[in-house]
Amino acid sequence: MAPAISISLNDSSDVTDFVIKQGHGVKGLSEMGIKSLPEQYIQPLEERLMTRIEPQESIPVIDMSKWDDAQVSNSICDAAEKWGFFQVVNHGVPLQVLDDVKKATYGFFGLPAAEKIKYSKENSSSNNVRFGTSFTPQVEKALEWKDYLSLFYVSDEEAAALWPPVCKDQILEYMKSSKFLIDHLLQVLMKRLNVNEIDETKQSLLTGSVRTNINYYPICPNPELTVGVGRHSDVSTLTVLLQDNVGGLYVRGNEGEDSWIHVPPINGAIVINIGDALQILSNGRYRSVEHRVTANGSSNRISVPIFVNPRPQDMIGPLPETLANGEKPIYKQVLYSDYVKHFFRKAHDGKKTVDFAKITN
Ligand SMILES: CC(C)(COP(=O)(O)OP(=O)(O)OC[C@H]1O[C@@H](n2cnc3c(N)ncnc32)[C@H](O)[C@@H]1OP(=O)(O)O)[C@@H](O)C(=O)NCCC(=O)NCCSC(=O)/C=C/c1ccc(O)cc1
Ligand SMILES: O=C(O)CCC(=O)C(=O)O
Ligand SMILES: [Fe+2]
Repeated sequence: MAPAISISLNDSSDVTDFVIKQGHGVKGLSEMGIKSLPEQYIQPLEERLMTRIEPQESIPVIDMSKWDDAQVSNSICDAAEKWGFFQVVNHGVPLQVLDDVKKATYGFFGLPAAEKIKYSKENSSSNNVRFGTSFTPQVEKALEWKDYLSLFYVSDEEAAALWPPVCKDQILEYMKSSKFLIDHLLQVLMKRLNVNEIDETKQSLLTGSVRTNINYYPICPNPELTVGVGRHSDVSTLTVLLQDNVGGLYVRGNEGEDSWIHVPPINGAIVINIGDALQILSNGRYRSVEHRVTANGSSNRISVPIFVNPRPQDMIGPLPETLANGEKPIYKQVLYSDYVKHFFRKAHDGKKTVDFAKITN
């Protein structure tokens, strides 16, 4: 239902107050039935999506039913090297779990603003639970048409105490059911890097911290003028991404500057993408690829990424195994939390974050 509030859309501080301070988000603006996009959401021309779909190119879809098949393992590693993105089907995560987490996402964003605002950066009782909008609104020149809830996992006890009751169980279940898939993918990817055994230290370096976001992209009055999420790469080791059937996720292709490839929704599939941490650990062999999400004029869209990461206190740099054959390191050792802070403190800017870890001569 539309909130019974009127705001002046021409007054940018009124819009900020309504969207950010009162917690209505862009969902609140959308449901007011606004007919044109407030100015602060208008993106520079070069950031709006100019889609040049490559009919020859598409992101691989990998059938995981034969888990141990060498061909399946090869497809995973090839996709991680070439595209940085692939979809998996028959992945072992029960479809009911995926349905439940999508419903729970709608459940959270359907709460009144007064409930959601309790989880904002200003009001949340913990840094690990954060409801917000756009990416980092304090520093962005143009805002993004997205609301989100971000949950950093510490323990079941903390989640029970702090996560919103309306979505907590479903998100935990989704995270737990994805664990086998995540571990298997990493084991396969590590093997190609000559890491044959993932001991406790490596396991922690690859998967030691997990953040799950739920994203809501409401119907937008002028979708062609803005973005759902701007160009970025994830700072994770890998990301397990559930999207609904609306579409709008585009990945940078291999055929020049303006080649963007759509990741078509496939019922029951999960999207996997390599993040910056794995690009750095693999000394650039696996690619963390830029992606973006368009705004949509006719459908609301949700997505649920699980970001699997090193721990904040880990140092990340090329793994010794990747350098054993004399390969020159292209990244230095950086503290992972410094890397993540650097990412969150500036607006999305494509692949620029990774420069933070590059060796410059
Ligand atoms: C650095 C962290 C995130 C926070 O450390 P902290 O010690 O609690 O420090 P702060 O709470 O002061 O956060 C540092 C800065 O990051 C900001 N921040 C802290 N989490 C957040 C947050 N989820 N949201 C947006 N600002 C944040 C936070 O506002 C703060 O900015 P500032 O107030 O300007 O200093 C730390 O928990 C950490 O290293 N975690 C490791 C795991 C982790 O979260 N990895 C990131 C995976 S997320 C990913 O790959 C992609 C995410 C993404 C998300 C949105 C997109 O559009 C696109 C991509
Ligand atoms: O919504 C999506 O499909 C992708 C979102 C995304 O790239 C992110 O949250 O990092
Ligand atoms: Fe992303």
